[in-house]
Amino acid sequence: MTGVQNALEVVNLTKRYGAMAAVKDLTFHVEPNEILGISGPNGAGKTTLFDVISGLSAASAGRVTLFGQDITGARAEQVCHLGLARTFQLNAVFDSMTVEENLLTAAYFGRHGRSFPGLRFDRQSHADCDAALEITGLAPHRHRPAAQLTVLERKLLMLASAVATGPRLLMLDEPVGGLTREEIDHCAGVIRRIRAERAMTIVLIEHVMSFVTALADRVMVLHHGAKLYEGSVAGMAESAEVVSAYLGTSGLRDLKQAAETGNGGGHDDAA
Ligand SMILES: Nc1ncnc2c1ncn2[C@@H]1O[C@H](COP(=O)(O)OP(=O)(O)OP(=O)(O)O)[C@@H](O)[C@H]1O
Repeated sequence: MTGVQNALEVVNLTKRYGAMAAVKDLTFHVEPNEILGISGPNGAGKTTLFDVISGLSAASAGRVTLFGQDITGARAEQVCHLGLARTFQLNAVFDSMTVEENLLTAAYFGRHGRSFPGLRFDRQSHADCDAALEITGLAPHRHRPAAQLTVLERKLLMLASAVATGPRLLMLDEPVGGLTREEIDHCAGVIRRIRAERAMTIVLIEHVMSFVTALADRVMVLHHGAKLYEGSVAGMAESAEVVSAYLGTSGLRDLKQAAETGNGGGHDDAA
């Protein structure tokens, strides 16, 4: 025992859908202020893992601990109030609301257990909204309806909405899928800033190797719901299992290029 409390501890976690185990007896941890990248082939169980940790679906077995507190079986809003926010692969913003209204809503419900907001959002929600606008660079867009945002701006709004809930642990599900090289670099800069200024711990699922290389301190590769690899990003290239089950020739080339230049291509075999 080192005495240092982990930000996240996942112990022997299993999630079954009928006879199929989407996550199988998985154990890993994330240290405070660390960025853990999670990769793996389509259907490996990455999003299912996020769903179980964040309380969207119940674990079949195992335990999840957030900064020392057992959150196994807690509902999604309870998990959020305890300091864990997540984003989704697909668009998850309120299109009919402005950027600011999206963030005020996230800030309010991210901290309060009530079913209804008061007639006005409270001061804390406004402060959290303003801070999220500032750190993601969305301030110039605060009064635009979300429906009018570009793909990049929507991704940033999802990120800002998660940040506005005041988390200690941020879980990002394919935050740069579908973005251009320049947009990916921009997002990497925003996430780096969030980690530095908020002392945030981050877990991110991503196939784009340049992004993982640029951000992750460590990476875990899942395959058929189990851990195939855990270690440095560069070490993935040395793992025959990872190359065979996930990277393939093109992914290996992208990873090596990303490691050499710090700006390699994406290995995007996601659907
Ligand atoms: N609600 C569900 N009911 C039944 N099976 C499910 C459900 N959600 C996911 N699965 C199955 O669990 C497995 C893992 O899916 P999951 O979406 O977690 O993979 P993933 O690694 O996130 O894939 P991708 O990279 O394509 O997003 C797949 O076989 C999927 O079909």
